[in-house]
Amino acid sequence: MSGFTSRRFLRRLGGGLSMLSVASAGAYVSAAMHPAAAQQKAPDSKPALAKAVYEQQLTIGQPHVTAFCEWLLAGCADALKQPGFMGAKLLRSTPPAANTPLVLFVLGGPGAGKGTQCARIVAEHGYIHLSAGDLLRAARQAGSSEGQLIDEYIREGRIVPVEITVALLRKAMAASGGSRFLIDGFPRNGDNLAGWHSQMGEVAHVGGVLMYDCAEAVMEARLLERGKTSGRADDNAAAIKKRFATYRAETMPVVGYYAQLGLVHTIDGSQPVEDVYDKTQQALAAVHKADALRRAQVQVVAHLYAADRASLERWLASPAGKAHEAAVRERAASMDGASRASGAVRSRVLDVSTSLKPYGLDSLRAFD
Ligand SMILES: Nc1ncnc2c1ncn2[C@@H]1O[C@H](COP(=O)(O)OP(=O)(O)OP(=O)(O)O)[C@@H](O)[C@H]1O
Ligand SMILES: O=c1ccn([C@@H]2O[C@H](COP(=O)(O)O)[C@@H](O)[C@H]2O)c(=O)[nH]1
Repeated sequence: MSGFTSRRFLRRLGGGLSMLSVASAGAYVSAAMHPAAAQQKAPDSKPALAKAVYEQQLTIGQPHVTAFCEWLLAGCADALKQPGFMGAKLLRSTPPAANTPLVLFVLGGPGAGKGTQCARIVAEHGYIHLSAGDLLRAARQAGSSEGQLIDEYIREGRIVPVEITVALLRKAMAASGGSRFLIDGFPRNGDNLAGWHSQMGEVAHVGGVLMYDCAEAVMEARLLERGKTSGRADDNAAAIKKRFATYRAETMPVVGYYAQLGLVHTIDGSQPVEDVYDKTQQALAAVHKADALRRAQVQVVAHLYAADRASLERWLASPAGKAHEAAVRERAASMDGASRASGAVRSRVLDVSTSLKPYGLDSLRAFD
């Protein structure tokens, strides 16, 4: 999976310079504590913690990244000469390799029509369809050691521990030999999300989420109808109620997580199957386009840390700060259009409450 995974380290250098950074695997990182800031501290005291950060984010084409980061780092080093400035870091995302499998998660309430639409996509777009629920039911049926546990969870409409589900998905993905997957009905809660990131984050690349939106009354009617023949232990009124509650409480936040990353394509699942499929085709086209762009681009995040917000704001209002901002915008805009998403640079000043860590992790998550 592309993006930043976080790692924190603190390094001291000779000559009163310290290096403090929230670093990311595979990312270009640099940070330097300004000597003046270091000298204000007693020799045995811990380095001061930054209280404010000036952040710039932009997206650029792969060919420009190394030169751009070197240039920007030099600009940050200049800024660090200001009083109150403590350090800087540059992060860059790592786009997935061309051969990293593409995964689309397919979410939506029970009975929203996920499986129905997946079958259509498979027929026309050559995806492998893996339904997490089907894999769990098959594992239960095959008398796996976890069979009884899976059975209890499904009857209760609860989410099976992620170790079981991800192991099944991973095995099925490997066995299929495919390179494009629709993973239907997963991830369903925070535990699923964390398990996917830790087990599959480097193995597969999540290119989008197809989210089927449908009213509970419509879904319930469909499930009760399906229950007449499905033989499923959870297609009955009592279990459906629990499944809806689980979906609202646990799965909706997962959708929110991916929405924040701009990956969710919401489709009205209450319409007739053909109409839903038309919208699905449009969503797929958007997913494929965005994914191709994402694979060709790198997101760069620059952070300048200061002991207080006022120092950052003073510098931003000064000719030097304005020149720095303008230079970054100009350089971003000057890179050739084919390989950059836009010349847009998002800049903001944020507070860091007690340490760099919470801020750093939040900012990294936004680019996961
Ligand atoms: N757009 C639709 N209009 C009417 N009925 C539909 C539509 N889509 C699916 N159905 C029917 O609704 C039932 C549930 O559909 P489906 O199995 O695709 O949902 P699902 O979201 O995969 O459900 P689950 O999460 O329970 O696995 C099926 O009987 C299916 O034939
Ligand atoms: O990732 C998953 C997927 C499913 N479950 C359990 O299975 C049932 C049925 O799922 P469907 O997607 O409707 O087939 C679901 O209610 C969960 O109990 C799961 O735990 N984790």
